[in-house]
Amino acid sequence: MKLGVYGLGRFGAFWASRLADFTDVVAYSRTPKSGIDSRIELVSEDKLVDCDAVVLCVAISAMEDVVRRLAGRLKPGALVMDTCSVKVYPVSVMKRLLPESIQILGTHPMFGPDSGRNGITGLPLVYSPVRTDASADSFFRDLFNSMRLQLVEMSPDEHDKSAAYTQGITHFLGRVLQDLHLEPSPMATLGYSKLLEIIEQTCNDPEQLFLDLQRYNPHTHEMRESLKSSLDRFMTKLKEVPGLPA
Ligand SMILES: O=C(O)C(=O)C[C@]1(C(=O)O)C=C[C@@H](O)C=C1
Repeated sequence: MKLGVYGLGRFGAFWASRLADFTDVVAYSRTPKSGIDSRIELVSEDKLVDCDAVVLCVAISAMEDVVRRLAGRLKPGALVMDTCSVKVYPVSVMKRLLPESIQILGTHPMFGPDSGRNGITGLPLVYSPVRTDASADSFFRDLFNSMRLQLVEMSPDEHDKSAAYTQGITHFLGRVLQDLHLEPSPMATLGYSKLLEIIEQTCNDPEQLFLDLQRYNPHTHEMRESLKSSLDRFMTKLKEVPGLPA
């Protein structure tokens, strides 16, 4: 199966390289940069649509435009796989815009260039087959198993519900902590050092990812409200402690 990666931004370049360890990969980038893995052949968009499977590595907010560009040009039977950090929205875009003859696979690799810097063995990849035939499904399960990833199969909605309280809350708190301008300190405790690591881990990603996670996951609004209520509960509780300023 010939894989074509669409988008060679920070994540796309990393993912194309990891895939190239196991299979042939070509890639298309609107703005090609230097430093791309030499095993990956750069192709035009017209050439990319000839692939058996197209792996979309684009911002969540760019999904609709990109899927529209590809929809009428893919080979019947080809598969489109997204890698977005939310699942309900991109899957609904693919179902709405891609013809019935095109297969659809939702995925979310739960890692990236920072967390996968020292290898991706054992890291989770959320797998949501939406419209796949047995042979494509088994190709991708085998591929991800060969990459020694931990496949976590769930529906797009199950993914978004859980992700709001795992990745969504982490990125939200990372941005809040960054806003407080916390600095490294010679008296840093282990816990404090981990807080600084969270800032580094989340704020290294483009702000667009943060905004898209909060906007396109239907469950992150509830997460933010729960977080605010929890902060308020602790503020109120402390007001009741004798001797603390109101
Ligand atoms: O390792 C990185 O570079 C990441 O930021 C990966 C990270 C994250 O840790 O939140 C970011 C986006 C992906 O959806 C999955 C994981």
